Amino acid sequence: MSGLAPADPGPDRALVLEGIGLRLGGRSLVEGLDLTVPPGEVVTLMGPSGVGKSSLLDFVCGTLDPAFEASGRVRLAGRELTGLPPERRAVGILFQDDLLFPHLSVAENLAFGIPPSVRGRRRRRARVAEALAEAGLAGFESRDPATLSGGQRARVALFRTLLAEPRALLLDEPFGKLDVALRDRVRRFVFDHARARALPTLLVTHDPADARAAGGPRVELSTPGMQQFG
Ligand SMILES: Nc1ncnc2c1ncn2[C@@H]1O[C@H](COP(=O)(O)OP(=O)(O)OP(=O)(O)O)[C@@H](O)[C@H]1O
Repeated sequence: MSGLAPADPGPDRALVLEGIGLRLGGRSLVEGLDLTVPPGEVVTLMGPSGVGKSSLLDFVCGTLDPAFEASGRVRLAGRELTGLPPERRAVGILFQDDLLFPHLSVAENLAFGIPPSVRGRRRRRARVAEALAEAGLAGFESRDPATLSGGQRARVALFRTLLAEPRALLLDEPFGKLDVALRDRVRRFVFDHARARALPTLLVTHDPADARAAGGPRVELSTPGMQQFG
């Protein structure tokens, strides 16, 4: 795992959404959305509640509820994702609820992110140790997640996602439950790591301060046909 020096973004590592449409029960939520998220850039997706932001992230991950009718294509690093099962997409996601396993230790939670292709107990433990160090959590390996602060939990959740070696990162209001001071530190931490790995990153948030901190373009989802870019 690298430090925080920016990784080489490479020529074609963008996340590309083309002509995305989402319909639910005959109602059009998203229509004709085209969006390119360059490597190492955090694009913010905003818009009123219920407009379809989380559903769009689900579509990119391959976890959209089958109640939706979806159209359009998703490509990542030149590879077509549409139709692939979630585990083959190399897309990592973080939610407002960090979804750490309460019955597993911090180290076990992190190890859960490591792909099965990394074999051998020693190599897997080394990955966990690197992640703990990078997350500033060395010495916390045996801790129960319930004993961690909100910021520490957020860092474990980020590194569990990064250990899976995603090629893109989706953030669904991951800072929503953190208090204001902590929120600022955690989001900087998350954005810095996303940039350092040159991950195309798509952030859903209601908080304009998140969008400012993300620094990238902002996309406003509104009623179909009225998506605006700013
Ligand atoms: N599994 C589902 N089955 C039926 N309807 C759903 C399902 N998931 C979401 N919806 C509906 O789809 C619409 C879009 O939901 P979504 O969560 O994508 O909106 P959002 O823009 O992320 O909202 P918020 O900002 O409140 O999180 C909403 O009307 C929601 O009620």
